[in-house]
Amino acid sequence: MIGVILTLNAGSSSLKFALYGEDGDTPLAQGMVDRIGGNEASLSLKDGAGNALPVADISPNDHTQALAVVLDNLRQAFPDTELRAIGHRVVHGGTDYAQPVLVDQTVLSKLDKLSPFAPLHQPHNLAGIRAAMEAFPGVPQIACFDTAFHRTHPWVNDAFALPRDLYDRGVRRYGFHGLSYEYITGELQASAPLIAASRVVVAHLGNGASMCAIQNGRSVASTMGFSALDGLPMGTRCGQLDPGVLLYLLDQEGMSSDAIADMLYRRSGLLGLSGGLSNDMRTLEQSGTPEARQAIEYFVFRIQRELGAMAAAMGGIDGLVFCGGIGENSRLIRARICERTEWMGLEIDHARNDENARIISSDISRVTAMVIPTDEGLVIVRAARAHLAQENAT
Ligand SMILES: Nc1ncnc2c1ncn2[C@@H]1O[C@H](COP(=O)(O)OP(=O)(O)O)[C@@H](O)[C@H]1O
Ligand SMILES: CC(=O)OP(=O)(O)O
Ligand SMILES: [Mg+2]
Repeated sequence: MIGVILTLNAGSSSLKFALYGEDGDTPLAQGMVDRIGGNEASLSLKDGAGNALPVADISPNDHTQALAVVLDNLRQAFPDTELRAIGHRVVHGGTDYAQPVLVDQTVLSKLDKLSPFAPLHQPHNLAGIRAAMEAFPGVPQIACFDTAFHRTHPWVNDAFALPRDLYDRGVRRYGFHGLSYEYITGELQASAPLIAASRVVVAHLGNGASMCAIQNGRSVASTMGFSALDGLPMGTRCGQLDPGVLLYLLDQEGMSSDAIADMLYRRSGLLGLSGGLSNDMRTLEQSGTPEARQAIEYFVFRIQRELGAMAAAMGGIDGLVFCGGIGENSRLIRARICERTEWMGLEIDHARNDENARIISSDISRVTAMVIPTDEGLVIVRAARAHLAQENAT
């Protein structure tokens, strides 16, 4: 029997997973169940080299069923394995959790209380944990938090200019995508220690997108704040928005808070700006309609603006790292952003950018621009392995 660790990242309609051995950075398998609850639910499963593995037909109605489907298919593909731990991505750790934690009922009830702070992420994360606890009662479940990396940021980046009691009630700028930032920080420390010790902005540009100012390995500021809506425009989320717009929609247009939440989380961002064409950057790049071009233009402009703000929060910038599906793959978006960052001392090398090189700035560029594929699953599995090692030691 080979000991294995499963990592889960439960989104609102998807369940991403990876299966790791007891050591090594490459998963044995990874994949995702998509469109959970819909008619077109699908499961993709790949081995460590990225080759598709055969999967059985599925139609999960919820996350518990989706997990059962994943486990069935993994058992088929890897019959001689024994599950040692399950690591979970949990979006919100509130003010309590700055480190991964072994989940028990007390932890779960604390995390439940944070669901209103991240209504479209947290309940699904916790449903994933509950489903896993039910399926594997004795197996340790380790929660790893997107907010944890940002607990170091200073008070001025933690507070809103609202009456102080709201801060005490948890209305703060938490910041998200922390597992991705932690991975990138570790990669920089290993491969580019001088840059890691300086002032770096990491742009996590995926379907959800944010940027983080990281000084000497610590989060100083981030574009996401109280919720995963703030900051950059995303696939379907609005990004930074004047709160007056919300008051107008509530009071003048008579929209319910549910309808507003649906619009801000699911119908805005690139999808909304492109006139409903797509939330997918590939589609927008290929389309060329005026609305698609404007959506791209808006995305790049807001990144350019926020990049200035992130650099200002650190008194300057020495490195810029791109990651996430767009950051890792879109030459066009990286080139456009870098071209508008020349004033900060960044000179792009277009040939390097075109070949998706790790360093895409020129040799004389003062700011080093890099592309580093992120790996949130690896951060989670490392936390689970650390827990198992500690358990073995005691
Ligand atoms: N070659 C590419 N060119 C442009 N955009 C790309 C490319 N590959 C992936 N993307 C974009 O990356 C985004 C998805 O990012 P990803 O990090 O996978 O999302 P998630 O937040 O769901 O994990 C989509 O907008 C997709 O179009
Ligand atoms: C916190 C967040 O926005 O996560 P995702 O990008 O996975 O939706
Ligand atoms: Mg993501």
